[in-house]
Amino acid sequence: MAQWKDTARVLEFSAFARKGIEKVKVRGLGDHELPSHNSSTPDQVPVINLEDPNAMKLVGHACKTWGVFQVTNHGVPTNLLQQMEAAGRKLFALPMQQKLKAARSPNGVSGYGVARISAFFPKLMWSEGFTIVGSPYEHARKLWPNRYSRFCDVIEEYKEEMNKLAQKLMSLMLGSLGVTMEDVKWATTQRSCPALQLNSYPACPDPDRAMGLAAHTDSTLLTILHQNNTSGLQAHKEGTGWVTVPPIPGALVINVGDLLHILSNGLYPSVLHRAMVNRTQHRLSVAYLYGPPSNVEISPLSKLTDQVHPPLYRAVTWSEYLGTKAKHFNKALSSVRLCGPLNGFADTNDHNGVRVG
Ligand SMILES: C=C1C[C@]23C[C@H]1CC[C@H]2[C@@]12CCC[C@@](C)(C(=O)O1)[C@H]2[C@@H]3C(=O)O
Ligand SMILES: O=C(O)CCC(=O)C(=O)O
Ligand SMILES: [Fe+2]
Repeated sequence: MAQWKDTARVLEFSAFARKGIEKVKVRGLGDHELPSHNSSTPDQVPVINLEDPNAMKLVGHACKTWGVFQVTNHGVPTNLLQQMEAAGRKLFALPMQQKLKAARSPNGVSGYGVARISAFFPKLMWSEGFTIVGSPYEHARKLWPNRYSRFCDVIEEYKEEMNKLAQKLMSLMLGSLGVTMEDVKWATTQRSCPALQLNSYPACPDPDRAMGLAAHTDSTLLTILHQNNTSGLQAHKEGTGWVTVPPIPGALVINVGDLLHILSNGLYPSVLHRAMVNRTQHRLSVAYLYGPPSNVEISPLSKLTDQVHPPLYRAVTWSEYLGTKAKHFNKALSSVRLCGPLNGFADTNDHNGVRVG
C-alpha cells in the first residue's frame, strides 16, 4: 500500500515534470510554502576554515548561534566531491522506469523515492531522492546491471572521507563545550552506520509555488552537505528568518542535528532548513547523515548538567529516534523532552506552527 503510494507519487512527479506546472496548481501549493527570503539582513551563515587555530571556538559559536556553518580546508579532496556529484547526476538522469527498479521499499530506508517527510505534507515536493544505508551494491546493481562498480567505489570512498571529517567535527564541537572524545565512550570505539542522501531538484517552471524539500531538522548528530553550484538551501535563524546558505566551491555545509541537540542538552540547537527550487537550473545535493552507533543511548552529557542545568532530554538510541521522527516528524524532539515549563508543549526547537514551511 505504502509502496503503491510512493511509486504513484514518483510517477506523478515524472508526469508533472513532463506536463509542466498545471499539476502543481491542481495540487494547490499553499501560501505557507511560499519562500520568505530575508535578504535585508546582514546575517550570513558562518564560513570556518578548519585549519584556523581558532577553529574550535568558531565552530562552538556557530553551533550555538546558527546550528549551521560552512567549512573550508576540511580535508575532503575536491575531486572526490566532483566525482560524487557526477555519480548523483548520472543516477538521476536514468529513465524513471530504471530508477524505480531501485525504489525504496515500504518500510525500507535505502533506495530511490520521494522525500521521506512527504508523508507529512499534502503536496508533492519538487525533488527526488536516493538514500544509501550500508552497502550501495544491492541497489546499484538494479540501476546498472553490468556497470555498477564505479558508482559503488565513489560512494564507499566518499563515506570514508566523510566519516573522518565527521569525527574531526565532533571533536571540535564537543571540545568547545569542554568535553573530549574520550569523555564520550562510544565516540572513539564504535563506528556508526551513516546514511547518504542524494537529492535532485530539477528546474521548476513555477518555483515560487513549489518547495524542493520542506523545512525539517535532521535526526543526526551532524550532517555534512555538498551542494552543486546552485543556490537553494536555506537555514532558519531565530529572530532573522530564512537565510540562504550560498554554494561556495569546495566548501561543505554542516548542520547540527537533533541528536547533538540532545547530547549538548540544548546548547547546540538543531537547525531548521529547507531546499528551494529555481526556474532554470538543476540542483543536486549530497547529504552525509552522521549519527552514533545505532543502539548506543544518547542523553545529555553529564559534564553539561548539574542541579541548575538538569538534563532536558531522556536517553534515546539513534534507531529509536529515527522511528520517533518517522512517526512524529517535527514533534519528535519535544516528545523526548523531560522537564521544564515547555514539557509537552512548544520546545524552542519544536518547529510547529509558523516555523515549519
Ligand atoms: C538516517 C536517516 C536520516 C533520515 C532518515 C534516514 C535516511 C534518510 C534521512 C533523511 C534525508 C532527508 C531529510 C530527512 C528528514 C528525511 O526525510 O530523510 C532525513 C532523515 C532524518 O534525519 O530523520
Ligand atoms: O538539498 C539540500 O540542500 C538540503 C538537503 C537536506 O536537507 C537533507 O538531505 O537532509
Ligand atoms: Fe536536511
